[in-house]
Amino acid sequence: MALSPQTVKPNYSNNNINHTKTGGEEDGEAERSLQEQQGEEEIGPGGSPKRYVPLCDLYSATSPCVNGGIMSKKVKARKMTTTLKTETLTQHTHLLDNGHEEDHGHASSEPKPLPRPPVIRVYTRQRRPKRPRLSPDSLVAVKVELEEEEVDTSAQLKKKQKKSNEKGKQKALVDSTGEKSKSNCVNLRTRKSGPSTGNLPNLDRSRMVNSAAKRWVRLGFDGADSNNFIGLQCKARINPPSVAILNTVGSTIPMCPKVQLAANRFTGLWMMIGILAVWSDTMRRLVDIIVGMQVSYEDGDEEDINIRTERIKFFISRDEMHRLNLSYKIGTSDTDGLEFSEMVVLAASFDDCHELGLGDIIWAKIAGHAMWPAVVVDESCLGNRKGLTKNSEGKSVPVQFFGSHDFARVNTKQIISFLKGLLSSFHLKCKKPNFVQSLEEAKLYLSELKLPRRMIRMQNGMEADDCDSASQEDEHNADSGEECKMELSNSKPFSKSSSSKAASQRSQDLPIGYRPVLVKWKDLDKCNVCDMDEEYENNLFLQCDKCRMMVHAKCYGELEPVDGVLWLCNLCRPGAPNIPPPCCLCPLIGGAMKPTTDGRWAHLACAIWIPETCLSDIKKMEPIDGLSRINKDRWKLLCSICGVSYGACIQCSNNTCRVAYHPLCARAAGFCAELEDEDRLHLISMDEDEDEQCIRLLSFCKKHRPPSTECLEKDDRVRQTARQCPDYSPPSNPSGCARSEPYNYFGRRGRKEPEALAAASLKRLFVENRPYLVGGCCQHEVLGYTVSSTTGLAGSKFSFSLQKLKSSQLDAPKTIHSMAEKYKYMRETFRKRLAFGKSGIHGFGIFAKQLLRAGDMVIEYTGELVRPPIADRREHLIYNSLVGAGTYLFRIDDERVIDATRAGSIAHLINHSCEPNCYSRVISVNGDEHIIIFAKRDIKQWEELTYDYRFFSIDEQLACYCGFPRCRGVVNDIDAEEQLAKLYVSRSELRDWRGE
Ligand SMILES: C[S@@+](CC[C@H](N)C(=O)[O-])C[C@H]1O[C@@H](n2cnc3c(N)ncnc32)[C@H](O)[C@@H]1O
Repeated sequence: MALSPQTVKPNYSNNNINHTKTGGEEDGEAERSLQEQQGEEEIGPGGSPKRYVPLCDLYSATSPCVNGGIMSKKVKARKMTTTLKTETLTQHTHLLDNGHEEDHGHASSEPKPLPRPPVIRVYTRQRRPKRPRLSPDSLVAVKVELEEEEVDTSAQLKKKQKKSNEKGKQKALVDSTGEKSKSNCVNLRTRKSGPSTGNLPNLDRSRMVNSAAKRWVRLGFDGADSNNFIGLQCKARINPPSVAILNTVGSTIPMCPKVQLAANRFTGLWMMIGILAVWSDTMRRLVDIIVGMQVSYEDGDEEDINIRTERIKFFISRDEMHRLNLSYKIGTSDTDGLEFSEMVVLAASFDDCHELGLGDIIWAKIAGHAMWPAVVVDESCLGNRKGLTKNSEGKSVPVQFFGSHDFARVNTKQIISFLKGLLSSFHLKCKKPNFVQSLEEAKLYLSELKLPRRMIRMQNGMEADDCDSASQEDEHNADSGEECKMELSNSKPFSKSSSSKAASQRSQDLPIGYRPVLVKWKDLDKCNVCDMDEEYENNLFLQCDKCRMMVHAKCYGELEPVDGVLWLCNLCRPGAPNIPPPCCLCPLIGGAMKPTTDGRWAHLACAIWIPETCLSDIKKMEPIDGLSRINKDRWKLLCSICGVSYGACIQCSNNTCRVAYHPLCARAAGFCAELEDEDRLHLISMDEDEDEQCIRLLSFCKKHRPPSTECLEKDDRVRQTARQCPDYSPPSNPSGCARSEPYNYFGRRGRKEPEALAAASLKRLFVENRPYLVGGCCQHEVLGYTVSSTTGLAGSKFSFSLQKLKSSQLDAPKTIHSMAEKYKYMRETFRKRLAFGKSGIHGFGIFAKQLLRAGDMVIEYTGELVRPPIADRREHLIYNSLVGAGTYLFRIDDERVIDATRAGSIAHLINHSCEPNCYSRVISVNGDEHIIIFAKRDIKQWEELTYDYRFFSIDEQLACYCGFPRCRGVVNDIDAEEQLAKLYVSRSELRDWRGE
């Protein structure tokens, strides 16, 4: 067994699944039977099976898809007649009755849709992240009244909030930190205290209600004299059973029937209680640890409560706090280290209001995004932002999101209290880095009542870009180079240099409504056109030596083979426009672009996804034609992802859904996308009518994304594989040694030519529309701008400067490099840049001695070049018996395996990770092939290098210890194995076809 690089060059002509060593005799027969049933595959020109239709063959050369079947029905639905409307409303109701509710609002004018062919989802990789365990320790909240000078500050700040555009006052807000800032933020809130809930005698309620400066803090009970609590009045929250009954180790605490009853009746309510008795545990510690209380409810009921599983709010003054010997624990993570717990406690302080008020922290939802932490802002903050003007009919609230800092107007129905959201685990529902950041910012707000400086600046009318530059010092805003699907710039065009004359001139030149949207094109190992990460012999990857964009040669229309020589994309070539032009179909900056027939530029991906556009020359994949035929309503649709009303949008393929987005925004957001009729792909023939040749692509908004198998737990997936392949039984690793088979040959090679898989791979062009997974520097970054005087269109200047290139590889020579030069440079410098050491994943690993940049050639995988039979013999007869030693075989192709066990570079020590920072690829330099490990994203100094082995074995499972959140649990390429398993069927399941 050996590993093979991520991209292989399949040999279409003579490979068959039966030739692989993983298929046993029986499987081979089964496969042959299947093939016999299906008939022989036709071989197309150039040796490709006809079923494997390259991307360019999907689009007709001259005629765009203009027939009714292609056009978005929903776009046309805007012109529906009244009769149609009535019909559709009935239909809509019918849909709702059937549980297929549609919340995007309007009646559709479509006739009842014809049944669609079943959609086959081929690929999934991510699994649902594990939920952190809830700790009930957290569920103790204490409210302390602070009788301070904050009342005054409150009044001042309210004024400031109203006049938030006045700069002087802004500054006071911005500069306030620490205690002052805390009080500031408290006073942004205009809500009332919670309602009166009881008439217990000792409660100083008037003081509670009148104090404008109460805030909830977390207190430590350690060392407090338990007797002092007796007689105190407080509120206890009856927790939802799922929360209340978990103890610290996650097991269940049985609930007494009374509590159960209360839980059922009063779950989520705060009840006034009086403390009758307190139990403390002094047995295990010298200090008094309060563990339980006997409390009386206002209706006279009494109950024993466990202080660690119930949340209690005490209304006490600072004096009382001292008297009780309670200490502050707010905002420190040293209390129990449980972020979530702290958040819950802190959020509880914001949870007793009935009306939303300025400064309230909430969860808000906008289309295409998860519930997201946000703060309620003043109307004036929204200013004249497009699409955010007040709608008199609906109840909506102006909010600013944490993390992204975008403003939005959110329907009150789409808002939920921050505490409730936490308890519903909303904080686990998204893994985007800016969501994670939003939680951090929300926590900061909850604990210290501080908003990020950028948010405050934006509230005060400064544009995002200005804020960006101004707040670069804000550490929580610093771009750590982590993976990020998408960054939206909600700035006015090019506001970075808005003060300059050139900038104002430029914005006049820009198309109306244009606002650039930055996407971190981080998947350097995927084709920017088809979004696929595999390479084929007749469709190799090309990487632009200037901007580093990666495309398949055919997807980009590059006809000439490029062998180790400099290759530049259209926009980097000499003669390209000085100013990289904006795409005329979407506001996303960067990506694979081509000229249009009317003298503009557009993304190839946009042209492919927008039904009316086509490519005049499908071999060269340019120019893009059919722009004038784009339905005019398509231009009016507002992208639900980037929010920019520029360009032409596509819409969710769900019949009644109108959610619109730019194709590349949808890709960045990870919306599912697939071919409408995958079977047609097999049948397509070049002499069909041109219209007939068009294949409609489907995409689904987040809501209608068909359920995928992504969330299958590892065991399920393994079970599924086993079910599909009856002969499969995961063996143990008898030698116990490190069997180094990252990238098994068959895993990638096996898919290289079995025709069915080739076709499936093509489907995956569109099906596997995974989000951008890898981090790293932007390929395209807005650095500076110049004005287009000729075209009338101007755009941002991508960072194609040599300066940028120079810094892209540390100490790199100061020119653009050909692959050969880069290879030479890599060989000369890898020792300086890499070190090996004890790995946290397995055995030894390789570490970066210095920062590596995304796309850098890191190291070559070298060793003895042997033939596969030799590699197999060595492995089985020698290496497997060397307990504790590793085998390091990397298969290049059918004939060649690199055995790095006894010779070679340190590359063989690079461990596997399911969230790797590198990838492997075969490159050709002056006719010789080399396995190169490339950086997939920026890699920090001393970070361990990893790549995805995608170990492929039907009969062996290798447990993975990479420990990343998206760890598959096994080193194996489960998806590939599942795919393969689909081709296997046990003999017993085969039956003669009798022609029925
Ligand atoms: C090429 S070696 C990598 C170097 C290895 N750490 C060593 O010290 O020899 C590959 C072997 O390392 C182990 N390995 C690498 N990554 C791993 C991971 N994420 N989880 C578990 N084992 C891993 C496996 O045993 C694999 O066969």
